[in-house]
Amino acid sequence: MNSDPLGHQQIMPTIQVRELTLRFGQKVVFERLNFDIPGGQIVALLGASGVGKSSLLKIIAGLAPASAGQVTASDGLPVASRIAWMGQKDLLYPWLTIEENVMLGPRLRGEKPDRAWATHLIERVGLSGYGQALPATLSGGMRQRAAIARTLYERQPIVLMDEPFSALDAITRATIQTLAAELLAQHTVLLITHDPLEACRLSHRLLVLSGHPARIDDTHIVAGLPPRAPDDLHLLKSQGELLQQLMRAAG
Ligand SMILES: Nc1ncnc2c1ncn2[C@@H]1O[C@H](COP(=O)(O)OP(=O)(O)OP(=O)(O)O)[C@@H](O)[C@H]1O
Repeated sequence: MNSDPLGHQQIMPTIQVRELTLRFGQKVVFERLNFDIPGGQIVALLGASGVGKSSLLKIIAGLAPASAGQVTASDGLPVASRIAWMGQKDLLYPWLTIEENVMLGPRLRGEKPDRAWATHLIERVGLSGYGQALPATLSGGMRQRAAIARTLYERQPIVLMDEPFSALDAITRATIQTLAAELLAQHTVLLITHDPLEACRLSHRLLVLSGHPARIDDTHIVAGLPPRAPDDLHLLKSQGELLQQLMRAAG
């Protein structure tokens, strides 16, 4: 059960991926993938460029069809309509204030925005006082904080993240990672990243996609719970092993 500070409660669903196959003509991108994204956990998905990570994310989000297989939620409700999305670019509208950007969802849907919820989230991501600022007046790290607030504003149980922090410098990235792990606690999260350190800091479980056709390796376990400190010894060991595996897979 997840309860936000305004008292909304949700049970976080597990996403179940079964026998998922993707083909483009003769090319089999991945074949018979089977894995779970456990309810309330962050799962990191790694793999070489072109192996099929974004395609997998799009299928889970219902934005593209699979050739075979299913994506279902443990509670039997639809997956695609309960997803909040966060990508590499913050995608803030430059002519809208930070507060208006955080409340973009209801604006696009023609619904009444919940200003108290937006104000609460803007405070939580450390942007108090910037609600009326335009994105161009903020740093890249601050804009990503606003993007996190907008993602959380939707109150969706499932969050898909496609390299959300890759454009940030190392120090800003480490700070935002910690914040994201705290704020996304108890959501069901799939995080695509190219960065083994980010994967090991943020995730409960690691999935590595590799090969042609690609298969999932879920044997990497990082001890402890996220967010792990950057100098955590378990993290450093796992990060090294993961990088070795990714380098082997890339040939
Ligand atoms: N619409 C499409 N038609 C044909 N081939 C496609 C299509 N979309 C993706 N592919 C192919 O599927 C494979 C997987 O692409 P995808 O973008 O999912 O990889 P990725 O792992 O996300 O890569 P990156 O890390 O570079 O973003 C690639 O070989 C790509 O060329």
